[in-house]
Amino acid sequence: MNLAIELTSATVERSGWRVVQDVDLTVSSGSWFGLIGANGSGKTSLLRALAGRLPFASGSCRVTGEELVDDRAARALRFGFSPPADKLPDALRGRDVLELVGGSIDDVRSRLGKLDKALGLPPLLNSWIGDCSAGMRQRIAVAAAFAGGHPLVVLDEPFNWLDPVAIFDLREALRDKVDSGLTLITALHDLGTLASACDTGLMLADGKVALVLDEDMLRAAAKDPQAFERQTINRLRSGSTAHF
Ligand SMILES: Nc1ncnc2c1ncn2[C@@H]1O[C@H](COP(=O)(O)OP(=O)(O)OP(=O)(O)O)[C@@H](O)[C@H]1O
Repeated sequence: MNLAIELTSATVERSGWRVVQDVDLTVSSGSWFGLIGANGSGKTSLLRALAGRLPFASGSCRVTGEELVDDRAARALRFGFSPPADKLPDALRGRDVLELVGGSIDDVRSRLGKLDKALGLPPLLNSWIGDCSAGMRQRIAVAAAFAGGHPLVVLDEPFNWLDPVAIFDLREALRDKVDSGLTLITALHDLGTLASACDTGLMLADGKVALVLDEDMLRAAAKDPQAFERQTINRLRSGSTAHF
C-alpha cells in the first residue's frame, strides 16, 4: 500500500482550544477518503491544517513520505484546495478565479477533464461571482481545487448547495479522477456518497477519532446503504467510540 498521507497524533488549535486532538489517519494514494462528523466536530479544522491553511499544534503529518507538520507553506503547495464558495470575490469572473490558481483557462479546462462538464463550467466562466447563486459559486470553488492539477486534493463538503444533477455528475467525475490516480480527501455530510463512492474514511466526534471506516466496512456499506445509514446515524447521535 502506497501512503499519500499519514497523520499521527495530529492536533489543531483554534483560539487556544484544541478542536482536533490526537488524530491518526492514513490515506492510500489513488483513493477517496471521506471524513464525517457532527457540526463542530473538527472536520474543517483538520482539512484546513492538512492543506496548510492552518498550523498543526503537534503531531506528525507525512505527505507522500515527507514530514511536513511544521511546514504549512509546503503543505499548501502540495494540495489542491477549494476556497470557501461564499468568500470568492464578487468582482471576479469564474475564469479569473480559475486562472489565478492554474494559469491559462485552456490549461485549466484540460486539467479538469470530465469535471468541466460535471460542474457545468462553460457558462460560469464569464459570469461575475457577484451575480452567481450559492450553487454556481460552489461549482467554481470546487473547480478551483483542480485548476492547478494537484495529484492530492482536499474538498470541504463539495456537494453543498449543488442541485441533484450536479451532485450526481460531480460524484461520478470525482470517482473517475480517483480511479485515474487522484488522492481525494473530502468532508461529507452525505452518508450515501460516503457509502457509494469513498474507499475509506473516518468519523470525528469532538475533535477525536470516533470510528475508522476501513475498506471492508465501506464495501459492506455500498451493498446495504440503508443499514449503514442507520448505524452511522446512531453513532453520530451518540458520538461514542464503541464499534459497529
Ligand atoms: N475561526 C475559528 N476560530 C475559533 N474557533 C473556531 C473557528 N472555526 C471553527 N472553530 C471551532 O472549532 C471547532 C471545530 O469547528 P470546525 O469548523 O472544524 O467543525 P466542522 O466539523 O467542520 O463543522 P461543520 O460540519 O459545521 O462544518 C468548533 O468548536 C468551532 O467552534
